[in-house]
Amino acid sequence: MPKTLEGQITMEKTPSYFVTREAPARISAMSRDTKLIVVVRDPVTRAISDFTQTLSKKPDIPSFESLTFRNRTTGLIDTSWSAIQIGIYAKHLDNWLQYFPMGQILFVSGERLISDPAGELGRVQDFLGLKRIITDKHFYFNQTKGFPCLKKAEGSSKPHCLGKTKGRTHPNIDPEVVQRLRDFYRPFNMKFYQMTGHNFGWD
Ligand SMILES: Nc1ncnc2c1ncn2[C@@H]1O[C@H](COP(=O)(O)OS(=O)(=O)O)[C@@H](OP(=O)(O)O)[C@H]1O
Repeated sequence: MPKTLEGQITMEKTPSYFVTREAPARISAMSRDTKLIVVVRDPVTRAISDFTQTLSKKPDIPSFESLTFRNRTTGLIDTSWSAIQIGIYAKHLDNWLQYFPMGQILFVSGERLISDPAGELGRVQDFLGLKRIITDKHFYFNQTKGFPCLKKAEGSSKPHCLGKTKGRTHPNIDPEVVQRLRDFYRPFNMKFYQMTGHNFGWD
């Protein structure tokens, strides 16, 4: 991490920190005051999104439905499949709470980041102790993209949407498989709501 001067905030992001066993100890050893921000979304949609990303790189992989189960007949879910494993948020959070207090972790709702980006970014700015500079007036809904976009990119006067790899169309998944996954995640989601004190409304 680069040196940080008074009045500066240094930020670093990688999607895999939250699910990496060694990450909390390493980050805590670097700086115990680090603030942590995690974007979470409905774990079922997350798994489908994850699969969609893999499919875009490796079109020959088996179907979502067959990867989901260890045994389709008994309905036993393959929890070793990373697309499923990552969505067990309560388990990953337990690992972080061994090193960081809850007050140092902000969970951003992936759903609200789409429906109310300024509201969710307001929470982020508050959490970081920043003035609310980014507000509603910075966003507009782009009909073509189907997502909120920035009215002006940094250092430019042109609007800016996220790239093609963000906001892909998901394949249709067998509704029975989706239901089975909803049932699988429910207790973990409840535990996560309890731990964070926030109902993310995924059920
Ligand atoms: N404004 C805006 N524009 C486009 N996409 C948006 C936006 N806000 C949130 N999202 C959601 O971000 C999802 C992709 O982010 P990831 O978390 O997969 O990114 S990362 O690769 O892990 O960094 C991506 O998931 P998919 O829809 O499954 O592609 C989007 O739903």
